[in-house]
Amino acid sequence: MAVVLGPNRYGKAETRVVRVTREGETHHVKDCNVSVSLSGEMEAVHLTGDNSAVLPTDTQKNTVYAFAKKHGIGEIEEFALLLARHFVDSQPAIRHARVAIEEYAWRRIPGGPPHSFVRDGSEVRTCLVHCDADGTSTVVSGVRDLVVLNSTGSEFHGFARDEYTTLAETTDRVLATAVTASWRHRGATADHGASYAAVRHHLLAAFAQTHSLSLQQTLYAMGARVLAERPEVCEVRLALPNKHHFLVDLTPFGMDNDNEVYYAADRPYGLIEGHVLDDEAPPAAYAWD
Ligand SMILES: O=c1[nH]c(=O)c2[nH]c(=O)[nH]c2[nH]1
Repeated sequence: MAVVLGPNRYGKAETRVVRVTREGETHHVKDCNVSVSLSGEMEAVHLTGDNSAVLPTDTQKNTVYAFAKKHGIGEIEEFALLLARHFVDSQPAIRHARVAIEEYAWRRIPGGPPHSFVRDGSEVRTCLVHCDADGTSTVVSGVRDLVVLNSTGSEFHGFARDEYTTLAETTDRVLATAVTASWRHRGATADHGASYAAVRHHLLAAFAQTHSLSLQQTLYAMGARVLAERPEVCEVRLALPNKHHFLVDLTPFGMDNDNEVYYAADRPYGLIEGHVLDDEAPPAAYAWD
């Protein structure tokens, strides 16, 4: 038996790039997950460890970010073609490039400023009820994975420091989170459909309209807005993961990055949790989770 190298490919999978384009106050967001696979003359690297034909996967990732800055991200097919053509045309050993892109769709938050977005289709509506033999019932309504983003209007500075603090202060960052919220009804709510729609609206509006100095401040504003606007609700509990968007350093490629190209990290993430409640409401009789 002779052992031979069969089909193979390699590349950087799932480069999460967010490209913000600013037209004055109006921002446009392209949020993509880009996976590159290259193949060609790769016998040597597998058989002898000779890396001379191998364009590092790290370079492939950098190319995604640099091209996002240089060309913007229009239709994903065009961006994918641009990248794939670049790899085969610039590297003699690369004979084939495969580029797959997933795009996450964002819609503007109705009534919000033109830099506030909600992601299409990811949210889940929830409820939890308890009924007692004495006839009482409690209803908690909620939403999970309501993903929102402000491409400006968020700052974070003045925080405590110690010898392990390296975080830079910022007066302009992307603020994004996947809202998990649940809210306790004060009594019997007449129309749960209308109540849900209204609470969801106020959560979104408060996220969009709060100029944020921290996600904690935004959390409180969201809960307080629901309580102010919806008398049927007496307590709101929120869990807001801080979906960090890090500015990509493009200076090695001679490019600046004026809040245009971000790396959307998935973990670790800050997790900001809190309850906002009417202090005269009866205490919750049951655990919520
Ligand atoms: O809004 C924020 N709150 C924090 O507590 C925190 N911590 C951090 O590193 N970044 C942020 N952002």
